[in-house]
Amino acid sequence: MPSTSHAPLLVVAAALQDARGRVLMQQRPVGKAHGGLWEFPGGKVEPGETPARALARELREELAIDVAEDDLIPLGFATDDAGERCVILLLFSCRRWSGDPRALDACELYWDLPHDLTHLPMPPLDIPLLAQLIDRHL
Ligand SMILES: Nc1nc2c([nH]c(=O)n2[C@H]2C[C@H](O)[C@@H](COP(=O)(O)OP(=O)(O)OP(=O)(O)O)O2)c(=O)[nH]1
Repeated sequence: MPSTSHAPLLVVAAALQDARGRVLMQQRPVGKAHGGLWEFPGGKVEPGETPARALARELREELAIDVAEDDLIPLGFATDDAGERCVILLLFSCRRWSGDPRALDACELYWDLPHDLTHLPMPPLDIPLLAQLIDRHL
């Protein structure tokens, strides 16, 4: 049975959906972990933060948008316990924000309907989360 001395790494991400149902993906910078791959925007939960507060902070830092925590709706999660530290990625749906998303951290932003995003190369945990989004017809 796999075991680790570290607490799981908790990561949060958002499926931002516009009025046409398109979802925003961002491309990670080359040189970082999973560089060049397309992910749901988000990041690590810092000590003392709730998941929703962490995600609102990450969306402000990465995209320059403001999101109310009440507008972040839990959608699903995925885990990876193959490495030294288990990673848990929580996905939230978000249909309301203020500001126009800008790529402050990512190389590029891309909007499309969920089933048209499956061709993008993605980090391992974003793949099943996109599948959950598609299955739920969101
Ligand atoms: N989105 C996503 N993140 C993953 C996966 N697997 C995995 O270990 N992670 C980790 C990588 C990062 O440590 C973390 C994502 O947080 P982040 O976006 O803030 O990470 P980062 O590399 O930009 O780190 P930092 O510069 O802020 O320190 O989750 C995955 O499949 N998808």
